[in-house]
Amino acid sequence: MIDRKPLLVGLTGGIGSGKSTVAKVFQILNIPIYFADDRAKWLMAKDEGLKHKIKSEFGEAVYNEDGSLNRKHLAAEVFADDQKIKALNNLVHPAVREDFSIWASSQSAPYVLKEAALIFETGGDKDLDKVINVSSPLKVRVSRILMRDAHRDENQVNDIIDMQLPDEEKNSKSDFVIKNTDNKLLIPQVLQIHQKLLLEASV
Ligand SMILES: CC(C)(COP(=O)(O)OP(=O)(O)OC[C@H]1O[C@@H](n2cnc3c(N)ncnc32)[C@H](O)[C@@H]1O)[C@@H](O)C(=O)NCCC(=O)NCCS
Ligand SMILES: Nc1ncnc2c1ncn2[C@@H]1O[C@H](COP(=O)(O)OP(=O)(O)OP(=O)(O)O)[C@@H](O)[C@H]1O
Repeated sequence: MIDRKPLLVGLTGGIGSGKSTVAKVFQILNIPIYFADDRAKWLMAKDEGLKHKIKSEFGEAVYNEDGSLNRKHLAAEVFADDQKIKALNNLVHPAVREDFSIWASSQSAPYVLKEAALIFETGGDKDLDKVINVSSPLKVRVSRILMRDAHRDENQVNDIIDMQLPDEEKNSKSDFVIKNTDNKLLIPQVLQIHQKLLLEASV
């Protein structure tokens, strides 16, 4: 049997667009998923070299006494300051990129997904064969996040939105767009893209 490399597919979308929800549907179809946000947090807590660099840049207070990341503290620092988020991105994203590449090379599915809030913003699309954007109206996204994240206020949600590429730009750069609005069913959209990706992977 020929050992093929899986097609690498990005699954992105702005905060609250519903990309984790969409990822769960692909998971039911047995598609392996790399959750970049979760993995970034894992690396920030466990990779000693990265931890050292983050402490040097942001101070010891970004870690709790048990060694875990103080996310609330770091969020308050970086989401209100363009320079600080850039500094954090420059430390974390190369580590995530390498980690994804190692993970992807051990997968044997026809295609794999990298679920990440930032793909075009970090140039991550260059490492991917296709990108799917999950698109939802801004107002809906803000209200979903305020309902989901009790620790976040509307100002922080708007700051985060300002740090991400506008939805229209993500749509035009993507190969596929999933519309996650109240009047559109998600599962048929996922199934249609799944079929196209299987076909693409078999060529
Ligand atoms: C600052 C941190 C600790 C805040 O953690 P917290 O649990 O409050 O938020 P969470 O990670 O769930 O992020 C909330 C949303 O903010 C957005 N977001 C996260 N990081 C970034 C970023 N660097 N730039 C723009 N938006 C971001 C995403 O839409 C995300 O879903 C955390 O977001 C972080 O470590 N970010 C840096 C790593 C990163 O860039 N992750 C995203 C892509 S890999
Ligand atoms: N179609 C939908 N109908 C109702 N609720 C939804 C829908 N899609 C997503 N949600 C809810 O909205 C919230 C945000 O969705 P989700 O966590 O999937 O977004 P996300 O894009 O991964 O967000 P983040 O960038 O913050 O990680 C969740 O609580 C989720 O259950």
